[in-house]
Amino acid sequence: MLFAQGLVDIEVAVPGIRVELKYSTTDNFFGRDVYGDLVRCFLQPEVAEMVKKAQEDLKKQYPNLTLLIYDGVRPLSVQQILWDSLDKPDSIKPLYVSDPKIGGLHNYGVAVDLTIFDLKKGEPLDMGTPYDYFGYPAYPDRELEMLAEGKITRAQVANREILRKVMTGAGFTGIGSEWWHFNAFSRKEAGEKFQLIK
Ligand SMILES: C[C@@H](N)C(=O)N[C@H](C)C(=O)O
Ligand SMILES: [Zn+2]
Repeated sequence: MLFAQGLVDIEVAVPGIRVELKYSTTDNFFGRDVYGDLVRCFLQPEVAEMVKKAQEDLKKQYPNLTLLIYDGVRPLSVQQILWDSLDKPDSIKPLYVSDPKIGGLHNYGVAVDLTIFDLKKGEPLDMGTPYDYFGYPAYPDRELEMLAEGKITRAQVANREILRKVMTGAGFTGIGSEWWHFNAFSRKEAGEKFQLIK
């Protein structure tokens, strides 16, 4: 169905990349598999090309590292489940989960959640918080403050910087509240170019 809408499977587009689709497991912040048949990561073709560039850049500098994708396209119906499951006041919810009434960039297949996996150690790099940790220690915008308070370490920030460097170098933009989330397009561009995935 996603193929029919023109999206591509990231593991086909980017050989060697790793995928652990968290919402297709119970290992996520609400403890349910909400993806059903969606067990592979799909993205818009232009976005997959950008991820490919980030992966190539990473491999060139660090042959023992690889990108590990946690989420790509996310149907709007699942966005609603995430929104309803997030236990935060409505005023700050959009910092962590895009409002399904508007639609977020994952719902167009142009946002990606990811980390870096160390092939030698057989585990992801330590980024200071787990994926979908919704609080200041995960904020790129508050790293200096979190460092000063001893909530995260310099080594963890250095790991995040490797991720940010390859992703921004490939044309992605990060957000202030989640070290793992990157957008390939603005909301305006996404709305003009792509259909919302229901
Ligand atoms: C829920 C989290 N993984 C995420 O992707 N958040 C952004 C802001 C979103 O829902 O668009
Ligand atoms: Zn995201």
